[in-house]
Amino acid sequence: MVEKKILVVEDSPVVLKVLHHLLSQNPIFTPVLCASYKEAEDKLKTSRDAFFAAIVDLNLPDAENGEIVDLVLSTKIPCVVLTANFDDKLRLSLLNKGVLDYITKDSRYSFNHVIKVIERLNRNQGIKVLVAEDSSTSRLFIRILLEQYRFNVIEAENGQEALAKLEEDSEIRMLITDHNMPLVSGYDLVRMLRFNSRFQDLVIIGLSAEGDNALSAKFIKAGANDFLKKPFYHEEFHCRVVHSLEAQEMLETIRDLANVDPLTKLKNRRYLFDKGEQLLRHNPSGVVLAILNLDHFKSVNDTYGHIVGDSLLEVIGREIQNAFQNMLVCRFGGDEFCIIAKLDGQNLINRLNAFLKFLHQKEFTEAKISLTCSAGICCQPMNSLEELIRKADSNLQEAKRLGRDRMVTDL
Ligand SMILES: Nc1nc2c(ncn2[C@@H]2O[C@H](COP(=O)(O)OP(=O)(O)OP(=O)(O)O)[C@@H](O)[C@H]2O)c(=O)[nH]1
Repeated sequence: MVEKKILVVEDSPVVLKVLHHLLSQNPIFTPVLCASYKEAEDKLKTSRDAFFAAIVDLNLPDAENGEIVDLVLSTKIPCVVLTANFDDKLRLSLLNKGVLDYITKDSRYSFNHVIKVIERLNRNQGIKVLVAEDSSTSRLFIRILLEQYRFNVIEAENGQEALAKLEEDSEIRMLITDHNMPLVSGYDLVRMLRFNSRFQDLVIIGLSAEGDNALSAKFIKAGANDFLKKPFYHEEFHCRVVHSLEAQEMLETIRDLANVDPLTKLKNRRYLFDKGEQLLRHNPSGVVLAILNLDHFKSVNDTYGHIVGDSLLEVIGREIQNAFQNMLVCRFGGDEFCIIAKLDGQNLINRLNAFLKFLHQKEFTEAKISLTCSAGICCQPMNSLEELIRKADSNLQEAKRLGRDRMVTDL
């Protein structure tokens, strides 16, 4: 974990204490506290590593007129102002200088707001944003705004180049696109992207020149998350970028929660049906599936109780995931797990054999519980996921009938 130093310049000991406390809650941040301009100047001169961001007060005992902002910005450190003064003119002049945000100390939520801005900066570092815009001046302007917020920026000069960059780089999370571009317009680009399921999670913000009133609705109907009319004010730009990104992140968190089993943290049955069908649709002949069921698990619960039973399921889930890396491993339900992969059947059989042997030899949890497992495998080409599961399940029943701690396959 790379530690990130946050410079905090504030003459009130109480505010310093609160910010120190809030920043320290995130282990990645190391607050460096200064009570005056002079102290901050010394820290900036002598510090060996760069500061990740700065939180500053405007009125310091030795610099009462916001001089600290110029000092911090001259070192290219992202700067957030936390102040008791609310002055709209001052706020505008600070934002124009390049301050990220201007937050007034009017409630205890102000402090949480500052921390949120710093945490957002930290998350932005890993986020790739593609800017599609034919005017090099506008492209540079948007790049500067995004880089202030520490986004990782990539550029495209027209819609076609943007499409090619998105196709080749699956890490691009956001597209900011102008409409009037040669080859492929911004609107057509959005339509093409939203027709492709690969780009469903891409956050898209459309841009257009003033006077084109119908375009905002067209962009949004085509699937853009938001829209901005040029010229825009950079505070609005940042708010819209961050809001769209956070809405998408929340959607993804909810979707992840819906696809994950809370006990083992493995993917769940719902995810298996979703992804398994997709896997089969591409090429049904190479897909193999195994169902694993723990033997006599009821007696574990009866003997040691459900809490121990739960931790055993967690441990076994981890072991299965380790043993079958690069395959889709799910908790199918209860004490049953499922593995699906595009793989040579014999390869899966060999790995399952090794896993059953490993289980047989080990003891698990503090209670040193011995456990075995039975498995049914289907390696034959099937037309649907349901058929694959039915065949594997019937082989699993056969493995149980033959005495457990074994596998039955159709190879
Ligand atoms: N602790 C715990 N137990 C669970 C959970 N889900 C299912 N079980 C238990 O797993 C046991 C499964 O038992 P059975 O299906 O009867 O089979 P078994 O005892 O494993 O025996 P065989 O499968 O026939 O070898 C039941 O006692 C369930 O209560 C869970 O999330 N936590």
